[in-house]
Amino acid sequence: MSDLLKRVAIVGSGNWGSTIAKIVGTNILKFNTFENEIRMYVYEELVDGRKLTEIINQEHENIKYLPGHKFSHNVVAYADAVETVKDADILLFVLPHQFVEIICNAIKSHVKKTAFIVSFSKGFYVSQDKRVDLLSTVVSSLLEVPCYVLMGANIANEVAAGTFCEATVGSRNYEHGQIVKGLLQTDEFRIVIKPDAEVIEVLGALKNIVAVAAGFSDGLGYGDNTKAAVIRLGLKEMVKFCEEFFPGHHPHIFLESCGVADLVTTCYGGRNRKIVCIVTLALHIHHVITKDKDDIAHKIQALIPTCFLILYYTFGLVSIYRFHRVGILLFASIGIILFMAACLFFSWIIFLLVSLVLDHNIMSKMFGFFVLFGLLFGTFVTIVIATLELAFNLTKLIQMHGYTTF
Ligand SMILES: NC(=O)c1ccc[n+]([C@@H]2O[C@H](COP(=O)([O-])OP(=O)(O)OC[C@H]3O[C@@H](n4cnc5c(N)ncnc54)[C@H](O)[C@@H]3O)[C@@H](O)[C@H]2O)c1
Ligand SMILES: O=P(O)(O)OC[C@H](O)CO
Repeated sequence: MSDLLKRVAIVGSGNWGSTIAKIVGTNILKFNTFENEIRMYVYEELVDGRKLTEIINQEHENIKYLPGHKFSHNVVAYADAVETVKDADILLFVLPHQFVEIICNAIKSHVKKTAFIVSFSKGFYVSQDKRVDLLSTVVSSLLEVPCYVLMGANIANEVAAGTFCEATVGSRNYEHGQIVKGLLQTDEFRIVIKPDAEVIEVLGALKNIVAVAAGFSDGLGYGDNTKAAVIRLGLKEMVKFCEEFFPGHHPHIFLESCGVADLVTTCYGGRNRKIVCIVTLALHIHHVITKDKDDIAHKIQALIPTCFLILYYTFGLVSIYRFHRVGILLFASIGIILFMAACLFFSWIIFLLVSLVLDHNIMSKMFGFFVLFGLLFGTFVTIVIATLELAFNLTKLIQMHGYTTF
């Protein structure tokens, strides 16, 4: 390893961490100022009886947290956090907020004094005595190096699929900001650097609270108008919070990807909203079952749409991770079988009706039969081809958008 080349490490390898590894892994090969190898800390777990680090290093894919996307070969998984970060100049922290402090304590004395960190985690640090702090503050005070942030409307599966989106980097250090931008920006993932780092981070945490309200609204079956009101009021509260606790920021920061855009995407496609929505639906079922004990017909009527919604959202959640391929296959197969059954049924009805109409004599019967058979066969084949195409398109769509399609 050359002493002149800078080394990048990624700490965290969930849905977002793996997406960042995919982007940075490819981007870094364009520069001659960085070591090509990127170490990625992977919390070790067994997947189908194999270690996740081994799977990633052999198959170049995180089949649990980002299935269907390959890393470039320079991304190397490490189960040891200290091994991952030692010698690194730039550390990309993509951990769920609850593990940030533990990992910082573990790597504390192994981080280079000249290194800097970028935190991608959305959430607050809450100490045991219930003190709330910014994660970046905790990271930089524990590791004694600067910590910047990257937030934005970035549902990981979409970013990994390469659909267009933007992100906001919060940094008051021009040189470091440009390095981060260089490592992360692609034609489809546009990075904007802004100095209001604290507010940028706070917005990434607060939007999750609004997403919970959006989940209640969806679970109660309210429409898009209600959700728009939730988003508007939520944004107002977020602005108020920032004005109260972090005065002096530029008001336009709320119009960046980390502000209104992240709020919208989270309230429509985010996991927090989805989980709250399922819980609200479950509460609704409980409410219907326990009220009007004798009115069975009304209960069934009230529960049918709820059950469908639960199936819909649960399928969406299940399809986030490694089950998504099975889910897609199942979904497409059910669709095809249902379409085929419906086609056969309607063909049979039409055949019966037309046979009755054509029943004049044996010749016209035979002629009619062949015409009818030809028509039915043509219709049937067309419908099957159209259905298969639909199923394949759906599969492609789900693979591209992951769970966000739901
Ligand atoms: N997923 C997204 O779309 C997305 C987008 C933007 C930001 N974020 C933020 O990024 C952060 C990471 O989220 P994610 O979606 O990558 O996570 P995830 O929910 O997909 O994965 C959880 C990760 O935590 C690891 N883990 C489990 N137990 C652990 C432990 N004891 N110690 C250390 N690690 C452990 C798992 O191995 C896995 O890598 C969060 O703060 C999230 O808000 C997520
Ligand atoms: O799935 P969520 O709710 O954690 O949201 C994901 C990202 O933060 C959206 O930008």
